[in-house]
Amino acid sequence: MSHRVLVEAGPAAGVAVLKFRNPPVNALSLEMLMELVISLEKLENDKAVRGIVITAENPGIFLAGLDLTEMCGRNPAHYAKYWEAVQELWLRLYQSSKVLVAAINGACPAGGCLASLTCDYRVMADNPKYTIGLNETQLGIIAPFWFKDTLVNTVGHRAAEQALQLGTLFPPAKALQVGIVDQVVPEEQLQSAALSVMAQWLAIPDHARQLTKTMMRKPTVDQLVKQREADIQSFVGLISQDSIQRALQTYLQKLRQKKG
Ligand SMILES: CCCCC/C=C\C/C=C\CCC/C=C/C(=O)SCCNC(=O)CCNC(=O)[C@H](O)C(C)(C)COP(=O)(O)OP(=O)(O)OC[C@H]1O[C@@H](n2cnc3c(N)ncnc32)[C@H](O)[C@@H]1OP(=O)(O)O
Repeated sequence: MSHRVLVEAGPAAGVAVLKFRNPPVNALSLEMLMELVISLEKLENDKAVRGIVITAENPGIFLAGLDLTEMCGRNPAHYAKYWEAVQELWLRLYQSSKVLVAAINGACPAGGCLASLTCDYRVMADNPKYTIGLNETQLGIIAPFWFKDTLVNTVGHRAAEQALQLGTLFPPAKALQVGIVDQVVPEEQLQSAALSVMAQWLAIPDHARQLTKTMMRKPTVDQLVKQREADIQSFVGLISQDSIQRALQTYLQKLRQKKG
């Protein structure tokens, strides 16, 4: 029984809705990653499900990205386990045979942005408080190559390089302009817009669409699959550095002080 991930039958036949519900900010903790992988595996094996709308249960925060507390003050074995789970979620999402539509109803930084970029289509609510992007450099860390590749595959090399170096978090209109999302709609129309896009994608025969998706994505997937262990070791090495730990602690403190 999953607590942090809710899966509901959608209003349309063959469509499921997967909702994030990990308060306060839907951060991707190790438990959340594991629950997501299990939920996605069940959906992947369910022949009645052809498409999945991915959204947050409560509007405001789609996903706050990776859980910073999993990457601060822990030991190398924990970092390795955590990173393997991050890889596993990306592999499941990016290779899913289902149509994935992200209905982005809140803040969508870093790992949250990555999760949405694995979807086949992104619809974002037109709320200036919501931003999306791979902001890792702003935290003093680096987006790994497969985060970068997923962005490049979506927006192209130049736009990706600029967005990655600056760690830009784009508000909806800018996100649409750069191509990081495909559609921006009034907030109250987000779910219906996502379902309407889903219907268009489901009008294509599954086998033809699935083979095309695999053809487009396999080279990117293969890059990680062939060096998963080396990627884990890179992550553990980088995240264990004192300078990186200090940068993450400072960032967490800034988040906490923002309230006071
Ligand atoms: C050349 C070699 C290369 C090798 C490369 C290998 C490896 C690379 C190394 C590392 C790669 C890591 C990749 C990392 C990806 C990530 O996803 S990092 C996380 C990025 N996320 C963010 O920057 C978002 C931070 N959060 C916010 O901006 C805001 O919290 C918000 C989501 C907009 C929500 O704002 P608000 O509603 O105002 O809520 P608060 O800010 O008050 O937050 C409430 C509490 O939640 C805590 N929190 C927020 N975000 C996180 C998080 N991501 N993880 C953990 N905790 C988080 C926040 O501190 C508050 O806590 P307290 O209640 O104060 O205790």
